[in-house]
Amino acid sequence: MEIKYAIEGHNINKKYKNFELKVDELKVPEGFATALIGENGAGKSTLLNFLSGVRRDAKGEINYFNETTNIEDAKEKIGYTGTDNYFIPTWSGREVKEISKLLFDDFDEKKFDDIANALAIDSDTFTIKGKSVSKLSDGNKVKLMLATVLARNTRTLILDEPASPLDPLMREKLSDILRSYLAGGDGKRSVLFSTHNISDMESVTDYAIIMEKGKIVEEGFVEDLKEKYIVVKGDNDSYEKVKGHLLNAHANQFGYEGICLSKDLDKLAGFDIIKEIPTLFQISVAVMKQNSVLGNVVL
Ligand SMILES: Nc1ncnc2c1ncn2[C@@H]1O[C@H](COP(=O)(O)OP(=O)(O)OP(=O)(O)O)[C@@H](O)[C@H]1O
Repeated sequence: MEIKYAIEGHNINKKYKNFELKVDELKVPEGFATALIGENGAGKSTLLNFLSGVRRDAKGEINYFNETTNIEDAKEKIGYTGTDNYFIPTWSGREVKEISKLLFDDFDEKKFDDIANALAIDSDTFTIKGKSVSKLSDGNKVKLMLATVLARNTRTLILDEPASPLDPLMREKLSDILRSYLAGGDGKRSVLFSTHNISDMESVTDYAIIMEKGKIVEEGFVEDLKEKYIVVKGDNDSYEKVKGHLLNAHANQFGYEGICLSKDLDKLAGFDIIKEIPTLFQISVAVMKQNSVLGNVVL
């Protein structure tokens, strides 16, 4: 299968006093949902802000849809939601809709109403003297931002932690919505979202990019990553001998469990082990731990 890219970046660099974003090569496959994963402060929002044009002070080149390197030309085709509410706090949902109609030529009012209903956004906010955005719950604020971008005719959604404030049912709904968005695009629509809710969002993750300390440390289609890594379980008798080959291992009174690179499995030959396909969560945690800024705490 020939993969095209919705977004391709080269030598993206931004230095803050205590942090450097340094992404030599970024590829967001077209037609798929890509999850951007990494621990707090890894640089996910900083990267998404540059890709969406919210910030423009990074170095490097970003190519959108293999058509343009100018965010001004691409921004009509991109729907972005951030972690901060970007509406004026005193606006009601009704005003958000009216202003979106003015701002975006492709804003579809009926689609917005349908999405607002489907997401059960607080209906008080759409009445004539509606409840202001500042009084909405965090989950409803995210739903309102999602309804606004989904009501447009975009080619790529860039969503910064859309799942965080949502309840489990809404996360499932969000996954359904993103799948339906991709399915309606004839392979031309793409989604890039950051998330800490890896398990809840795994069903809608085709491609994963894992970042640590401002750099991409692992990436790939989830099905390929699930072949690259493998979960290994066994008895505690052999734990001390195998743990050096495992990336993230825990032992308790019932035995040990860890994850290793499939190519290293031959190093465990002769040990009585059970092998399992890892989840994206297990892979992500193992990769993040290799590169983590976290220290150890003894309690
Ligand atoms: N305007 C700024 N000035 C200085 N440092 C900044 C600025 N914006 C971000 N940073 C720093 O850049 C680093 C990356 O932050 P960023 O918000 O991109 O991380 P993140 O991966 O999105 O984290 P989280 O998962 O906690 O949201 C952090 O150390 C942050 O303090």
